[in-house]
Amino acid sequence: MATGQINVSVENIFPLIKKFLYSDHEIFLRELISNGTDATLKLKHLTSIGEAKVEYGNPILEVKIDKEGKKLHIIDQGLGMTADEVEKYINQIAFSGAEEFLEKYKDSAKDSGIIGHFGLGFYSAFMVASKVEIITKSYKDEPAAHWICDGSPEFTLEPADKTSRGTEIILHIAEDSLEFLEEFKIKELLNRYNKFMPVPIKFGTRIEKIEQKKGEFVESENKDEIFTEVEVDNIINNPNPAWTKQPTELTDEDYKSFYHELYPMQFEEPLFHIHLNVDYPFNLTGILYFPKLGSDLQIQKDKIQLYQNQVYVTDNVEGIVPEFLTMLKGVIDSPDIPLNVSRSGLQADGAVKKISNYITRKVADKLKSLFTENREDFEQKWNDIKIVLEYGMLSEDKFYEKAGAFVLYPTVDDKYFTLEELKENLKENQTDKDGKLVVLYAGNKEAQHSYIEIAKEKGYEVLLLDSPIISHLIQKIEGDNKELTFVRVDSDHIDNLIKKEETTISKLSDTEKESLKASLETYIPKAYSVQLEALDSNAAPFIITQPEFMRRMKEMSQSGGGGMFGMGNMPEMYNLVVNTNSDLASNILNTEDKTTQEGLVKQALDLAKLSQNLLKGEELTAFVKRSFDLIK
Ligand SMILES: Nc1ncnc2c1ncn2[C@@H]1O[C@H](COP(=O)(O)OP(=O)(O)OP(=O)(O)O)[C@@H](O)[C@H]1O
Repeated sequence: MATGQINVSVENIFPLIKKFLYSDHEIFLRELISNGTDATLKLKHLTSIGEAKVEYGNPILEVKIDKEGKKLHIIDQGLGMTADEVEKYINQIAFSGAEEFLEKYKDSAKDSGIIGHFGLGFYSAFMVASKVEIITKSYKDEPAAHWICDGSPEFTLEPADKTSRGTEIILHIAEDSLEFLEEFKIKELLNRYNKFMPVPIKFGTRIEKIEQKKGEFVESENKDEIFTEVEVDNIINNPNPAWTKQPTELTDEDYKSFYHELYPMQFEEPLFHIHLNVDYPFNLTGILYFPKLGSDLQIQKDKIQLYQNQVYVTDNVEGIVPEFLTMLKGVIDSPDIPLNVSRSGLQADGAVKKISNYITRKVADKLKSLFTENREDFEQKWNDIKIVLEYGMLSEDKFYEKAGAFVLYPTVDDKYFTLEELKENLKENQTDKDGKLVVLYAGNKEAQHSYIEIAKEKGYEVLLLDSPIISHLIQKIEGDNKELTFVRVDSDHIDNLIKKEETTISKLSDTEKESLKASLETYIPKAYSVQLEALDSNAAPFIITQPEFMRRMKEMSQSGGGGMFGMGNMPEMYNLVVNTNSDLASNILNTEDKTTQEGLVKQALDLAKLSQNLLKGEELTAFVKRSFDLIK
């Protein structure tokens, strides 16, 4: 029997590392299963190139709980180790790796910047075990070895009688980690980290009903006689998940069922998928799904999952996937993403930047092909995907450049235009006297109904732009399309929204106008600025409008990242447009009796407020009472 000192310079490094990585204790299982998987795949490679002259067979990995003995076994059928290799790989490499890890993260281990914690390897076993044994038999014709270490730098190494190839790791679970002897706990971990690992993982057995006389005619109607129960290995993973296959091998149904495999609690179908597959200048595979999003951006539970060679790493893909795409779902698998660097390090990393750009490009290409292949279907999905696309246009210039080809602008009547089509269609009717193309839009079909109707009567198209970030986006579009301006339908009187040459002649003289304005301002609250306009005599006498510029700045400031500083808290600003050519305006002007005059102004103001959804509470009650009195 050999005994020895593990070559570590930090005396009793075990309790230290245990403390540092406290919250991540559970990764030990992922690390040990990864080692077993690596050992199995290495053997596969060696046999395939003729280096190892043994039968590869159908190796599996097994995780076994021995509750009474307080032990957890991780058994693989991989290439195994000779005694010399245990000395080298476990005593020297594994421990020096762990020591290096500790040195590196001593000060920053708790910095949330570290993702994954890969690299701790075999050593992580000591986070949950007070003693660890390795019983291993190499594929080479050498005796098996048995290594034991109780957490101090001393170990023993002796021959063992194991005859089957592979490695068994036995963890004597420490008193403070007994939860790892619970079946549900291990199940949960296997399901989180190992669900798609490339070697089948057995955890216990399960009962399967199989047809007893397959292919034969069975007379009996009794199911028990036809089916027989057999105990089979309970394999917890799918070693060949969809993203490792070629897109040509997969049908739409395969993609959908993989979505549900990935998110078992998700019952909605994804809208469409994007298969990622690149091996130069970096290696990356994956499938992204567009879920139904609508316009409410609730915190999402099912996030994009990041894997490295089918080992789950994290569902925090910030910095790797462009921010606007973090609302998608799916998987990304890449061995080229450095995992033990901080978030800021990730963002500065050239390879990661390339990955992020690649993903943006692939998503844009897919959207373009969906749009050209089946526009009708794309239009139907628009409402569910627009928020991602609009956010992408705002946050990624590369995406913005491509977006012109597929981003849509819907009208209140469910027509969909691209920006170019919009310009073409509106040009004739909606260009104002200064040559600007005025794009009218509504933010809410119900609330702005009367304004929309007035615009439609003029033959104008009204877009329905209702995303929370729309004011930022139209600001950007206007910046890049100087001949274009977006105006919300309720931001001014229709004749002012798109100013044409002809002006209506005012019925009132300038003195009359002044006198009317003075009377109005006596009764109208200061919150409204009175604006006299000589409009068509049939147009509404009073209209409340909300100037586009101020409203947009305020909205942008409220939704963050733009607008004018401090405007988010400004009170709403409204104009009261009074049509001086209306009969009501003349009536107000000519009414001598002040009480009657006040009554007319208040009633008209309330009606105008009503169509802007501004009449509420006490004012609404008073208005209803007053109106009943009028028709008594
Ligand atoms: N189950 C196993 N079968 C065969 N060899 C193993 C097994 N587990 C560990 N080893 C050997 O021990 C070495 C050290 O393992 P350790 O997990 O510490 O580091 P690693 O796997 O090389 O890298 P990482 O730190 O990324 O896990 C491995 O490189 C491998 O050669």
